[in-house]
Amino acid sequence: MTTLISEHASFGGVQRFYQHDSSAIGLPMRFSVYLPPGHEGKRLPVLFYLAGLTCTEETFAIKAGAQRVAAELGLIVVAPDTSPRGAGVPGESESWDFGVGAGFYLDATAEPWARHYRMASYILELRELVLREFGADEARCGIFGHSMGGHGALVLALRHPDLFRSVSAFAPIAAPSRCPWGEKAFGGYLGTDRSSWAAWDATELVSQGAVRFPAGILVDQGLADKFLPDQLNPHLFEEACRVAGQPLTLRRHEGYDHGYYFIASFVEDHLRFHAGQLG
Ligand SMILES: N[C@@H](CCC(=O)N[C@@H](CSC=O)C(=O)NCC(=O)O)C(=O)O
Repeated sequence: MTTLISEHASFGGVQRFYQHDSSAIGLPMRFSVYLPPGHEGKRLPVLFYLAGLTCTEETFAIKAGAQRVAAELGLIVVAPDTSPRGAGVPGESESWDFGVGAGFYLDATAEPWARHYRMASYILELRELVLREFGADEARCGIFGHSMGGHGALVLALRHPDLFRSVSAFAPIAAPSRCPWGEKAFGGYLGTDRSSWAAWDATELVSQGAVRFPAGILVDQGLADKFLPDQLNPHLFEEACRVAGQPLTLRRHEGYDHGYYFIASFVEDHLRFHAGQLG
């Protein structure tokens, strides 16, 4: 059952927060959904936004300021939580970059994470729920996100180009197999055999060669982002796209940091990018 927690009128539409029992996660999960004005009875395009480390289903709705443009463009925008909550895995709340708030949008295979930490399957389950319960258009789903979630969006789109027709990211952790955040997460969730990591690494997926998004991928990156030098590595994703022939627009912005002031500055561009591709 999908239970409405709260709703707030916004730019002629409504910002809602829900809880439901997830079969992929095996626990209750929360998500937010923005429904633009006039959504009733229409098959509208839908965008899934995946947030970063320490965030929740509320972060994007509160901080990004996307509702005005989503209302104008007639876009449904859905944002899930960033991990299971209440899984009871020992140590899951001990660090901010692994465990609670840090599910990395993959399906864990290593114990003790494999039972509940299945965020990739969860996003696909949530997509089905949104198509069913909010009447979104199955053929017009896009995905974007920030940092951990920017990478999650890239990976989910690259793994399922049949399900997500457009993809973009803000400051994604672009090559997680080659940075401390990713090595910690992949080592914990997938185990120490690095050969299993490539299937969850956007740069590795692009390097396999198939052009999955011929109309292009959009990435924005702030140049004053404190995580850029050690964690994000957009140049590795850029090079993989160049070699594979995958069209990419990577915009580098002087002075912008990693936070939501950066995201709010460019979120309109991302919504228009997706609306243009989804039609
Ligand atoms: N606690 C950390 C900072 C955590 C942080 O910056 N989280 C980012 C995402 S980082 C990659 O996924 C975020 O979006 N935070 C929410 C916000 O409102 O900015 C530290 O101490 O550095």
